[in-house]
Amino acid sequence: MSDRKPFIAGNWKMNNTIAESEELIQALLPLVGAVEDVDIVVAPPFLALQAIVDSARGSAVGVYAQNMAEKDAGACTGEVSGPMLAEIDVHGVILGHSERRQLFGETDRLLQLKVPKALEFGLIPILCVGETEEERERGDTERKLRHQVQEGLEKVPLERLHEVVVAYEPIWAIGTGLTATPEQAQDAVAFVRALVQGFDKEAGNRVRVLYGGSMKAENAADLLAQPDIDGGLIGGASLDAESFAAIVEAARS
Ligand SMILES: O=C(CO)COP(=O)(O)O
Repeated sequence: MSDRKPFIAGNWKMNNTIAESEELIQALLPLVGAVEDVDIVVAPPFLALQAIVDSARGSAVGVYAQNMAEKDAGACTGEVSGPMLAEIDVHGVILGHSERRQLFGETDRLLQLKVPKALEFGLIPILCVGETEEERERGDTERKLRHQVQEGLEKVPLERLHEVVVAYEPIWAIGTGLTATPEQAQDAVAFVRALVQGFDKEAGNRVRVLYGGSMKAENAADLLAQPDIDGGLIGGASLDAESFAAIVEAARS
């Protein structure tokens, strides 16, 4: 049993209007009550962030954005910056999700700027990494993870490295109903931790590494029982308050 605090995050992706987001948080808050032994996070779409920050204020639920620009301000049509998120009391930000990488061309080079930028504005970054099905079949999983983790964390000040959260999300498991086996997930997550230890041993011991990809109430306990898996980044199952609360509960035991 590690002394790292479990971390369960719901990525709502491009789901929920402001009204629907409000409904979801109001359903979730009483279910998770005053849980203190798990960090619980939801990441609503940008437009609902302010409303959900206000609704969740004083509760056990932290509110994260799903993306953030690498610059503070400027001619970047359609982007949202760190100072804008910090101003409305957002607590953190998901960075480099595979959908951002695949659909919007985000690169490791860009993430190298975004991760320390989030920390600069007091936002906890969740850096997402993970291989495609082809890469796994070719035996390239570790090479891909090494590249993503080393580039993504390269410019983080060593004394702040332990604050970063890393999410291992194999792309073939996202939204497919296919989950990595607990052993596959443990192996990859342990490899990610070793990479962080390569920067700084102590930070690698402290950093939370999550698993994401079709995690749900039914498979959460087996995944979370693995020694290096400190939590989950949950898509589909986070859109249902009871399913998400059940995963939080699984992280407590
Ligand atoms: O991408 C994910 C979380 O960021 C995982 O999504 P699913 O849980 O829907 O597979």
